[in-house]
Amino acid sequence: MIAIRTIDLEKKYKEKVALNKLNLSIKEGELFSLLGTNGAGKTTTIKMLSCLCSPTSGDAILLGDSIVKNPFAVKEKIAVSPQETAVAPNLTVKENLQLISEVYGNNKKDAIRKADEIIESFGLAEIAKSKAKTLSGGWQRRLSIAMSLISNPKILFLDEPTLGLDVIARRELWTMVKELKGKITIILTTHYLEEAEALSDRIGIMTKGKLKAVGTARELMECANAQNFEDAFIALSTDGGVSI
Ligand SMILES: Nc1ncnc2c1ncn2[C@@H]1O[C@H](COP(=O)(O)OP(=O)(O)OP(=O)(O)O)[C@@H](O)[C@H]1O
Repeated sequence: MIAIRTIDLEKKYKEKVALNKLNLSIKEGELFSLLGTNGAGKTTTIKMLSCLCSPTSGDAILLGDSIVKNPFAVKEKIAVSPQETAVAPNLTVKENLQLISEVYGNNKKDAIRKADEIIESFGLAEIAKSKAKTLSGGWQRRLSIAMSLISNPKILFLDEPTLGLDVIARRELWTMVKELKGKITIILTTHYLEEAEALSDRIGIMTKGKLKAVGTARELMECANAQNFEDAFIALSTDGGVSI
């Protein structure tokens, strides 16, 4: 089944076309990465798909509901883990998870149970009693993603999840993302090419508001006739690049 289908999805800021008629389908359970140079339109795409801003024209259907006609139904199925971690610094890891669960309408007992479930599933036990402000950047990011999963979303948007993390913390976060693979649909934006290559089922390369190419990392390399993914990305994202 298709999780996300965009139909001529477009966003203009006055005369500036931030996203130019995007037509894309993402399957349920797929991990799809959006890659592109600065200003390519990745964040604009994610913001529209997660109903944080409206398209100028076009539409997107997320698991049967339109972002234009039924944004509230869409919001019930999705979660966004933003670039900046959204944790309460003075609460412990468990309290942060419990708080979000209560925000989603669970009573205290259920919220505690849900927090324990997430702690167990994502290997957060060793830091469960630590205040969020004392955690390393990597742990904070993992907590932030865990918090976005409290509502059992069917689609998760990860906007630059490893930005600013050291290489070890990045790899640890990859492990967490890999554990989610296949269970929910994930849309990830990143500037780290090796991250997209390591995690994604398919990758979309954007330039100046346009989707230039879509495929697996291997397909994109073959299409660009490149020896490695970085060369493929450069070939496909520059103006003279090959389009598929
Ligand atoms: N609120 C806004 N008002 C005007 N222009 C905007 C606004 N938001 C984004 N843009 C423009 O739209 C284009 C796409 O921006 P967007 O943030 O989606 O790109 P991006 O691929 O996420 O870039 P980055 O990798 O730098 O985060 C850019 O030219 C940007 O300047």
